[in-house]
Amino acid sequence: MHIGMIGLGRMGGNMYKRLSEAGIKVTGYDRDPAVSDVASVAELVEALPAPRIVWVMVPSGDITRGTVEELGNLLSEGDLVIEGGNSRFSDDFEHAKVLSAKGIEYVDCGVSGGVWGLKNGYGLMVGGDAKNVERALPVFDALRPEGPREEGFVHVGEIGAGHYAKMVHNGIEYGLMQAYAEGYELLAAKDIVKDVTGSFKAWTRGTVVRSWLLDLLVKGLEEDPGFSQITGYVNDSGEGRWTIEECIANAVPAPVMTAALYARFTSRQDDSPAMKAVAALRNQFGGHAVTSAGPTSGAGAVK
Ligand SMILES: NC(=O)c1ccc[n+]([C@@H]2O[C@H](COP(=O)([O-])OP(=O)(O)OC[C@H]3O[C@@H](n4cnc5c(N)ncnc54)[C@H](O)[C@@H]3O)[C@@H](O)[C@H]2O)c1
Ligand SMILES: O=C(O)[C@H](O)[C@@H](O)[C@H](O)[C@H](O)COP(=O)(O)O
Repeated sequence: MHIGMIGLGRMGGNMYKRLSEAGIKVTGYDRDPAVSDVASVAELVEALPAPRIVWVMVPSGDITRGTVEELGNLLSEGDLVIEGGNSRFSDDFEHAKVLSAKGIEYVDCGVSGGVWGLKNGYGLMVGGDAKNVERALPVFDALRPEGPREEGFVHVGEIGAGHYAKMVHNGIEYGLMQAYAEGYELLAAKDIVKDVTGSFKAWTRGTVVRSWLLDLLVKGLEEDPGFSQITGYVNDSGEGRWTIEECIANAVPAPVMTAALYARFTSRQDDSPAMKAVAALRNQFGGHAVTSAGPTSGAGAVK
């Protein structure tokens, strides 16, 4: 088998290696010529045997959209595009529409595993027609973790369903991470607790809360005790927001995932305008003290 890979960054680059190690020939294109086998998407398409399979692994949104459109102009009827980035599931409907106008097939694939996927394999969640999923099965088998297929791969449903499952996976990821993080802060705040890292490490075996995220938290604490080298500013790439949008659209109550998303927004504020308003209101109705924003800030509460 010989496929194309567009986007050879942290994910696509490692997937290229894992596929190659499994005996699947890969021709790669990246806008960075230093890591590319070919100079353009057109050259990539030329290099592949028909009917072609091209895996897209570039940043989601406009870049993925542009890449799919370019492929739509270059590929032929019967070729297959697999889109593996963290795209919003609704983008898949547009990608499929653009390609199907030319008779090009489309499968969406949610991919989990990050930079560890090269070694551990990737969790794969796929949406699309069964015939296309079947056709790409050797690729999915090479990328997924070793072991039973159903423990690292799922054909979730129609086009968009793969990315929908990945979106929900990431919403859960937000909630799990937030729970570990709040437990960390509480342990670190208590004077009688002398070994915070050791407590987390002890939980990695036997306990109800053991998990890979917990293992990674211990790794992070051992590398940087007390997280002294980083700030608590946390970005988000969209999956958490889309999860909450879908919860609202389907009237699914999701207080944990929502709070975890909002905690990230809070992490980006030096001072909260909302909490300033709360402090000001307490002061207005009850004469309660507020803390000055001026040079004396922090020391004394002013009326
Ligand atoms: N990093 C993760 O843990 C992770 C996990 C699952 C899915 N994803 C998704 O996989 C995709 C790739 O993520 P990544 O972490 O590898 O990002 P990355 O930034 O490491 O790599 C992206 C690569 O795409 C290339 N690129 C950008 N625009 C291009 C274009 N127009 N044509 C060709 N190449 C182009 C860049 O040069 C870069 O090498 C994203 O959609 C991301 O959301 C990431
Ligand atoms: O399952 C995974 O491998 C991760 O979820 C992966 O997809 C990535 O690290 C997230 O995109 C980060 O998402 P945020 O930037 O929203 O935290």
